[in-house]
Amino acid sequence: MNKVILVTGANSGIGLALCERLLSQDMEGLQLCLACRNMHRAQAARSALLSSHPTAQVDLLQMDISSVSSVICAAHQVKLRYSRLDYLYLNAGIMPNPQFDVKAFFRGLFSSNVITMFATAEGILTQKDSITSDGLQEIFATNLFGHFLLIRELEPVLCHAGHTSQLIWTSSSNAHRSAFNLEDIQHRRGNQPYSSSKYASDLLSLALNTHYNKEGLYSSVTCPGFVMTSLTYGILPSFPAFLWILLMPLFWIIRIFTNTFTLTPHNGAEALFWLFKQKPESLNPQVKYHSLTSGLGNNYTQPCKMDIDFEMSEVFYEKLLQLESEVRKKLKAKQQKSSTSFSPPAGSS
Ligand SMILES: NC(=O)C1=CN([C@@H]2O[C@H](COP(=O)(O)OP(=O)(O)OC[C@H]3O[C@@H](n4cnc5c(N)ncnc54)[C@H](OP(=O)(O)O)[C@@H]3O)[C@@H](O)[C@H]2O)C=CC1
Ligand SMILES: CC(C)CCC[C@@H](C)[C@H]1CC[C@H]2C3=C(CC[C@]12C)[C@@]1(C)CCC(=O)C[C@@H]1CC3
Repeated sequence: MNKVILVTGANSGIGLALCERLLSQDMEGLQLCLACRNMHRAQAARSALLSSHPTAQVDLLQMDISSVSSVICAAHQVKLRYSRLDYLYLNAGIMPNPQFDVKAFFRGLFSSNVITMFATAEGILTQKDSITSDGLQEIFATNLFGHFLLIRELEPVLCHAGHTSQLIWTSSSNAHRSAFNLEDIQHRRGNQPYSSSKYASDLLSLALNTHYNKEGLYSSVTCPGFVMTSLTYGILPSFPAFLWILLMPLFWIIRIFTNTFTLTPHNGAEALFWLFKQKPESLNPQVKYHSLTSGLGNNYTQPCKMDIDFEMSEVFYEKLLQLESEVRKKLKAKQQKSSTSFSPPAGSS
């Protein structure tokens, strides 16, 4: 039987590099499904994968993970196409309107915290969030809630008696407990919505293991390190991409001190790829699997205990279930309203 793998945010960066790595190791037994919001970019990614692996099975799925109706519609398509999903990579993510605090960066450079700053960006990065048409905070909707809804919708193809399936999240070293508040799970009030959303994914992964392991579904969290992708290029908008490339020698030097500077999407996908080869029952639900690259350029995966606890993950899970039922009700009401406004006037045939 082919292994069916769905990857969100597969048309670029770490998601695309992961697809390339999966096909390079085992092209025959894999059925890849690239879930992307933009079908032109999705087609380009598919063509790139097929040019190096001409006989690979690569399907496309249109899905805007930040939109409730789009996720439900895409999940419906998946259930029609596949009887089972073996791997679901929850990778799509955004960091819109990043604000880089130059002063804090220079202060950090000359402090004892310099390595932590380069590894986690703690204290030097904030973002400005916006609201989606569903009334959700955009970063929360994209990085976390859309994926949660997708898992819930895909339950019938993820949970099969006598068979295991894996959920693999692309989290971040920027996931800080201090940025997350159970009373404000969407981070409406703070200025670190990205960090909050990534911490939320760490909590959710733990809760999913609590609730779904008995049904054969396992969840793990990864951190790709600092990777040069369109997400990171956006952090210094006045800095064109070629200047980032010019900084590469400096980044290689920093890598000697912190192995978190994985830099290329191929390296960043290391832990995501490593998890593909593991037995899910052998994984620890309380650790994050980090992609790391040594000063000599060797990739490896290292587990690190997360700053999370069961109680908090359970409260968060309950809140997500409640939000899920609210957004479903809203969607139903919206659909009913639009169907009545389009119904033909009484008496017309
Ligand atoms: N780069 C880094 O240093 C790090 C990245 N990460 C995480 O890695 C993941 C991948 O990011 P990365 O590869 O760096 O960045 P990219 O911007 O290259 O990739 C992000 C992917 O997510 C997709 N995406 C964004 N919004 C949506 C949406 N609403 N619906 C569907 N797809 C969407 C993008 O599609 P489109 O092309 O249409 O925008 C793109 O394919 C993210 O979750 C990010 O937070 C974590 C730690 C470090
Ligand atoms: C010489 C300077 C121009 C160097 C600037 C470096 C910073 C821009 C980066 C140092 C640590 C990086 C980092 C991220 C973004 C870029 C840095 C702040 C992330 C926040 C990207 C997204 C993540 O999920 C985690 C990364 C942590 C490290």
